[in-house]
Amino acid sequence: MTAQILDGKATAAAIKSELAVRVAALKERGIVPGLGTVLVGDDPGSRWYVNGKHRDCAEVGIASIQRELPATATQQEVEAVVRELNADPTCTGYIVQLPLPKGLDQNTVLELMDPDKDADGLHPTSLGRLALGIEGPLPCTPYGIVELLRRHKVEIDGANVVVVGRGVTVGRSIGLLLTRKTENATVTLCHTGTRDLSAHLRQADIIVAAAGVPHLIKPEDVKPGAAVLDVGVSRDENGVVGDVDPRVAEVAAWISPNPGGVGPMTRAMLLNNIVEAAERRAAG
Ligand SMILES: Nc1nc2c(c(=O)[nH]1)N[C@@H](CN(C=O)c1ccc(C(=O)N[C@@H](CCC(=O)O)C(=O)O)cc1)CN2
Repeated sequence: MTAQILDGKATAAAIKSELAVRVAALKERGIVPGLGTVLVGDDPGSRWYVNGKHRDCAEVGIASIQRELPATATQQEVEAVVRELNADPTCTGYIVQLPLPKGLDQNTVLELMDPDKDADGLHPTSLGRLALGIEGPLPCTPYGIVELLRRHKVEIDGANVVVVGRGVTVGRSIGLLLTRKTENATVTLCHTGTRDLSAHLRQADIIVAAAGVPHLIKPEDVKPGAAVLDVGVSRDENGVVGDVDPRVAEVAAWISPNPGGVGPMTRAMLLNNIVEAAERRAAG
């Protein structure tokens, strides 16, 4: 078997075209949605991601508000930018690019954000809303994964999903999304403390690999016919190396490439959160 590709680049492009129509409709009513970003420090990966988010905004007609601080910025300086964006009426929603440089308290910064302007779905209020089933912004990577599966008609209802990695942007929240009645999956969260990772993986209909360990998932870990989503990003001299060994494509029915899979979907769902926030506000 050779796996079919879960093409995140093409799917994100389709979502962006749909969003451009919604943005145009908002503009006809005098509403211009705006995305803010806060980038602290000089990590090249984070800069690339933030620049990509603003390129996407330009593509669909969302206004960009960029704030940058040096790696030496103090907690107070970062918090001052957050307060400024909370108060900025042109900013529909914003993100603080993670991770923040060492020495800064990430959770305090996230908590200071106005939850109604949380474009990432990572504010404690947004995660609480998701847990309680209240409408609100969804975390972009998990949301992107669900949308990628849905648009490729991969069955989520009743599926055994094994997630590897307990980071804040994916592993911590994806179970909340996939176990909603609308998705109806059974989710196991594995991490570095999991005793027999392979045993869990071999039961999975869907694997979400978000550990950041190059080629962690081997063909022998994967049930024939499973869908495998590669979220991990490590780098070597040739560029991005994912969590999934390329030979997994010989066993799985579906595989997301990396790059070109979940990453572009994360960016598309961020834009989606901004458009939804603008539409919610316009509806009063
Ligand atoms: N505030 C946030 N910080 C971080 C998030 C997040 O969702 N919110 N997730 C990641 C980084 N990230 C978005 O910010 C992100 C990662 C990857 C991509 C992407 O398009 N990747 C490309 C490959 C690019 C490369 O060469 O590295 C791809 O997969 O095709 C977009 C966004 C951590 N921080």
